[in-house]
Amino acid sequence: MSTLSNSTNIFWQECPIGKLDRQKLLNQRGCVVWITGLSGSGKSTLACSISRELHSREKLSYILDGDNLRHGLNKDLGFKPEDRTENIRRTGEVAKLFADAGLICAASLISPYIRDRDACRAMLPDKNFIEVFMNMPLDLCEARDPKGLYKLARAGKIKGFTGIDDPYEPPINCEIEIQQINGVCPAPTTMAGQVVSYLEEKGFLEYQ
Ligand SMILES: Nc1ncnc2c1ncn2[C@@H]1O[C@H](COP(=O)(O)OS(=O)(=O)O)[C@@H](OP(=O)(O)O)[C@H]1O
Ligand SMILES: Nc1ncnc2c1ncn2[C@@H]1O[C@H](COP(=O)(O)OP(=O)(O)O)[C@@H](O)[C@H]1O
Repeated sequence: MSTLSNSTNIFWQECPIGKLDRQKLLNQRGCVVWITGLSGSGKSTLACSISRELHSREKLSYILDGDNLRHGLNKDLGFKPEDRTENIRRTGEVAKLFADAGLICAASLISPYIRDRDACRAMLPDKNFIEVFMNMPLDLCEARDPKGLYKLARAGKIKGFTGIDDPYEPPINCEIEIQQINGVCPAPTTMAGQVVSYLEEKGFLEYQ
């Protein structure tokens, strides 16, 4: 699938109300919190916990979850490398729109390739793309196996499963890393607290 534009003779339409107006209305700054990691590492759990915490602080957020998007927008895509790349590109474009709407958009997808995540980062002003790496060991993810997919992958019934027979490229320079402490995974609220504190510190939770 090509990411080159096939549209010609198109023009950018300016609108009277812009991102700054919306941010002022919402008293927050739009951004993308991009959560990457292995299947079972806790991406969706973290996104939900962030969203709950932000809601309790009266901040507007929206979750783009890989699994859910594959039921609709991305239902035509599989898991071969070019499909994953297109999955991440489309999701990055949608996340960018949510950030432009003034929301704090949490995108939780495996997004296994550095190049694809960096392409999403490049769609936004750098500080508005906050990459969160769920740095959980494969052993833990596999032991959790909430959907039984690792078991199927180990049995050879799913081919090209991330971490088993398909690559995962960990971030080199992410903004936030979530990891086990003394071999124990922090509670979801603790993980979310780490992200929300970052957002607060960087001024995303207010707009003066
Ligand atoms: N081959 C293979 N590899 C990895 N994951 C697989 C695969 N087949 C199905 N699944 C299920 O799809 C979910 C991952 O979808 P994503 O859109 O996040 O994947 S990706 O970013 O395009 O790599 C993933 O959900 P999570 O467990 O929430 O990560 C799996 O449930
Ligand atoms: N911080 C955590 N502590 C304990 N269990 C967790 C934690 N985060 C996630 N889990 C559990 O791990 C499993 C996988 O989490 P999930 O959020 O679905 O991962 P992913 O979206 O990366 O596939 C779920 O059963 C979930 O309840």
